[in-house]
Amino acid sequence: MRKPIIAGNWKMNKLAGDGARFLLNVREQLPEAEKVEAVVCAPYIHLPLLTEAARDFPVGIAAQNMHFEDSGAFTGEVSPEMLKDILVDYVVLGHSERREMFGETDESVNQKVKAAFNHEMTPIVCVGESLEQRENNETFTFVEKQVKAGLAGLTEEQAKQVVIAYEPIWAIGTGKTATSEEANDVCAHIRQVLKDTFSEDVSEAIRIQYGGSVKPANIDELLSQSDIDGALVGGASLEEDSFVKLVEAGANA
Ligand SMILES: O=C(CO)COP(=O)(O)O
Repeated sequence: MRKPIIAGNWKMNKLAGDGARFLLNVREQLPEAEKVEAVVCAPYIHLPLLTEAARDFPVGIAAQNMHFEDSGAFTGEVSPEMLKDILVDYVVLGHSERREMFGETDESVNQKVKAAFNHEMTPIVCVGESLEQRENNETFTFVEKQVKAGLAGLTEEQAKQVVIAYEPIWAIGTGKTATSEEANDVCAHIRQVLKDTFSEDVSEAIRIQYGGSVKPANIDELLSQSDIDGALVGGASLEEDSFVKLVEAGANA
């Protein structure tokens, strides 16, 4: 049984103090950590306040990106060592917005995934096809390529700990959710790819989230699918009530 993981991706929203208040307000309402893993993915400058606010409460804190080197002449970048130093446990890698707007590639995602493991952080690796690719029936092959390249060179033990977020680009922020069957089909395909690439143990252990217009009204149905183990939620994770409902849905899945 894979523990559901519900992550709120705040993207470039909220001021740091508002983020910390959000956590202080929701933390007592969140279900026990045995039932669900709750994560908030926040802008870099919020992270020290958030890891402090989340201390002793069942919510993990994620960065939305990082560099793969520990230090050096990379102006404007933040390193895995810096994140670990302020107690960040997760890092979102290869979000489609970073791939589209900031030049992230499968190769850089792979370097960052390895760097995350070097610093004992859990990578949440995002994959997903564009509308054009879906219409051309390229979804499976495209997502397969992203998964294989993103996880290349990992040991089985590392691969088991990766979280994959399947986020069809056409469903992000559009209000258009993939139907739960469509989402599950791709997640099942990803699991098959993991089985072929690593082993059955890896494919059974790894958690696959769905992302793209998830909200309290549709999360139960998505989580009821065989291969969807959680959600990566943008817009609907910004409100406290809605975030708590999403995490509760994970606990009840
Ligand atoms: O990109 C997403 C999460 O990473 C999804 O965003 P929305 O939930 O706003 O569609």
